[in-house]
Amino acid sequence: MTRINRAACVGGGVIGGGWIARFLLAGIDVKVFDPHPESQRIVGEVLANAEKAYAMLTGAPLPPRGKLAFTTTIEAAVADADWIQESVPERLDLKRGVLNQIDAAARPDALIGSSTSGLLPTELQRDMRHPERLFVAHPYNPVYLLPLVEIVGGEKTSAATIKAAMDRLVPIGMKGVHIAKEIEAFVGDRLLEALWREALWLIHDDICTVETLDDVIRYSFGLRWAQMGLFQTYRIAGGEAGMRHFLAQFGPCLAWPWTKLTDVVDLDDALVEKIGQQSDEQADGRSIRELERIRDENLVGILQTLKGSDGGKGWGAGKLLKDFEATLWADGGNPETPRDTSQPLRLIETKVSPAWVDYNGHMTEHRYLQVFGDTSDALLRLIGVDLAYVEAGHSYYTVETHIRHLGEAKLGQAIHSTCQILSADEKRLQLFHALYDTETGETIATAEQMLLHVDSKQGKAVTAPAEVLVKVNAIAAGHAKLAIPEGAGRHVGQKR
Ligand SMILES: NC(=O)C1=CN([C@@H]2O[C@H](COP(=O)(O)OP(=O)(O)OC[C@H]3O[C@@H](n4cnc5c(N)ncnc54)[C@H](O)[C@@H]3O)[C@@H](O)[C@H]2O)C=CC1
Ligand SMILES: C[N+](C)(C)CC(=O)CC(=O)[O-]
Repeated sequence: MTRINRAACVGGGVIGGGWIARFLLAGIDVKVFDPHPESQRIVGEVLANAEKAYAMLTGAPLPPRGKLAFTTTIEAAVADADWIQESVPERLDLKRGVLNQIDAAARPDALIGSSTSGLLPTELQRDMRHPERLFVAHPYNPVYLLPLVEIVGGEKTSAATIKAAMDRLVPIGMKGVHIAKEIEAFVGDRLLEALWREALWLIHDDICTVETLDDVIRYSFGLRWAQMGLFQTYRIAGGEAGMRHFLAQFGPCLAWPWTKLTDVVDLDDALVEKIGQQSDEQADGRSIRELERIRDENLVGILQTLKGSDGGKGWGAGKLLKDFEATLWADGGNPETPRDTSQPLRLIETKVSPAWVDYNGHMTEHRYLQVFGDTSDALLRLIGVDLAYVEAGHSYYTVETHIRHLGEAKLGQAIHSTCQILSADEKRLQLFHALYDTETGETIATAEQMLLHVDSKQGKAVTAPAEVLVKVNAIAAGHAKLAIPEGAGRHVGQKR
């Protein structure tokens, strides 16, 4: 996999800050130039949000966070970077000046991406000495959670640059889409701009308030879009005859007066004030940071749901997350790492995600099984039972689980799990997991599990191979010296 080694971010506002967090959390060192006097505070706050979100998003081992440094010149920020991301305000003259400065100071092989929402790359690269390495890398806010990047080349951008840019997004959990022809606002902002323009008319004409308009989106097609987009949603809306019937039925409406898209609303003071006031009322006193936190929690929940969709294979952005986690496990769940077997193995570190919380306000039952299952999976990787092993036709299956609930895990709480091997033979693994509140060290739950080594093609238990048993036995020998944990061997209804 082709990776970014060192990144530079020129501009550290809403979008630059999001890029910085995305790079750092993928383990990449980042140098930042932004003349704003409070840029360190602003970036710090975005990073704190991103770290909270990632802790809820995934239990996979993130690499050690990259190093963050602020510089006083563009030159110092970009000199040794191999990916430079420009995210300065949306003004062609400003962006051109900044990009020319980056171009003059960057390594010749560095890739230069612009976050522009709609300016043409041909315009941006006009005065560059090495225009072939400039491309648009248009992300979506918040960059650390939303994976899409529109990659757009200009007339002078080389095909090699486009390919290199697309490849380098994969290891940071992003999805590049190459837009075939450059066009103002690319694809995403073309669509958003059309909706935005129509929305402004609806407010201007007092058809609805900003809150009603947002409700129309978020209680209906907004929910559909996150998982199927537009065309696939409309295919289904055509009934059994699909898209062709949909086009036949709703095609004529396009010629009816259903939109005002060709006219641009005049954003005069009165309209700005009207929208501003309605937006303040809608926010109901919540700060931008608070709204960001709610947005991030919801996005994490949606991504996790999509990860489990399509029979567990993952769907859309959830499939991307699943694939990203597989690479994190492959990189970070290093089975060769020597482990201290004089105590239970500490295997999963995570935070209680919004999607895990039930009507009682704490982690719901099946999520305990998920965390304990993840703990068993982490142990399996340590003994060499990884995805390649499973694909080759063998695995361990869980045949019994007993969970005890001893405490509560609340939204956002940091938790971790440990695993002790109680017994092991050539087919069986008897495990005792414990889940802790990371801050207080209190035990929240325990689980005892029995796993059987299986030939998954034949569907029957078989002896595990010697290379797996060597690793199992090394851990089991250490754990045999530990006391049997309190709660091991319990069953429902047993007297204390
Ligand atoms: N805000 C959004 O939703 C999205 C914005 N974008 C694009 O990202 C870019 C940045 O937009 P935002 O982050 O929203 O703006 P912003 O106003 O939040 O941040 C811009 C930052 O650039 C800094 N800056 C100004 N002049 C500079 C210079 N000469 N060198 C380095 N830094 C400089 C400012 O101090 C500020 O921190 C724009 O091109 C925008 O179109 C792309 C996707 C979404
Ligand atoms: C409003 N905007 C044009 C800056 C929006 C974007 O570019 C993408 C987004 O995140 O919505």
